[in-house]
Amino acid sequence: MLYPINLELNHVEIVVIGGGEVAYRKCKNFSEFNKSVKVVAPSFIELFYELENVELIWDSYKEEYIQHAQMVVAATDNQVINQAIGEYCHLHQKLVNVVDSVSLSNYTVPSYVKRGDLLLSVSTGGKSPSLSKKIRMELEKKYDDSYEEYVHLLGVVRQQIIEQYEDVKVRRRLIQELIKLDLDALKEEGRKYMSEGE
Ligand SMILES: C[C@@]1(CC(=O)O)c2cc3[nH]c(cc4nc(cc5[nH]c(cc(n2)[C@H]1CCC(=O)O)[C@@](C)(CC(=O)O)[C@@H]5CCC(=O)O)C(CC(=O)O)=C4CCC(=O)O)c(CCC(=O)O)c3CC(=O)O
Ligand SMILES: NC(=O)C1=CN([C@@H]2O[C@H](COP(=O)(O)OP(=O)(O)OC[C@H]3O[C@@H](n4cnc5c(N)ncnc54)[C@H](O)[C@@H]3O)[C@@H](O)[C@H]2O)C=CC1
Repeated sequence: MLYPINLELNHVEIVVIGGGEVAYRKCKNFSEFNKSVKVVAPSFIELFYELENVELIWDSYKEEYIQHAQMVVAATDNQVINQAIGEYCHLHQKLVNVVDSVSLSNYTVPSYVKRGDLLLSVSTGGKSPSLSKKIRMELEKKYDDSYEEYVHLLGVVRQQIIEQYEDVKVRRRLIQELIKLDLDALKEEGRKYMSEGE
């Protein structure tokens, strides 16, 4: 079974092999989290030219391209190449996502909804990526754009509570109350903590 984790990828070298639809989706994900990637393929679909933070390398896969990478995505349409990439990465202890083989992947990519620092992710252990997508779309409706501000504000107020109250039980009780509020009520409640903090 796959274990859920949120990775800090600063200073991690990421290389994607392949320049088609699937490689593009994986690159766009990295881009949404401000991560830079190198992408190697003999040809790229046009969408790649719109991406920020990608370095395109027009070539077929060679080991040298992933030798120094810590995280690799094997996203060609050639099963033999994808498998070779997967095996090389296992041998050299790299994180690898092989897009046509969950068993050769030591990590997979979930569907996700990102609202500022709120991150909801869904995976099915490779059983049904389409179900992940469907659930993601349901979550997008329930957790709309307003959650970005909501979570930001919860973070700010929580920090104030931690600074102002020593007793962990009191902190917990206050924070429990905060998450019952909607955005407008939270803004109102938050002001109290802000003025007390000044
Ligand atoms: C194991 C995994 C490895 C990985 O890529 O990380 C994997 C593997 C494979 N996907 C395949 C097919 C499709 N994948 C999608 C879509 C997504 N696939 C994603 C993740 C994952 N896909 C990982 C498991 C995630 C989980 O556990 O749920 C998502 C969630 C995230 C993302 O890619 O960004 C993204 C939705 C993003 C969103 O919109 O929210 C669609 C639907 C579509 O494109 O509309 C289809 C066609 C319909 C279908 O098959 O369901 C095939 C068969 C290819 C073939 O037929 O040959 C394989 C290979 C295999 O199964 O062996
Ligand atoms: N994990 C996932 O979410 C999904 C995975 N897939 C799998 O992903 C594979 C790729 O799908 P698409 O991107 O739609 O295919 P595609 O045909 O759009 O793109 C394939 C890309 O691989 C590149 N390529 C081929 N040989 C290469 C090599 N030796 N070195 C470097 N690049 C090479 C091609 O230039 C092309 O850019 C499919 O074969 C399918 O099995 C398909 C759908 C979803």
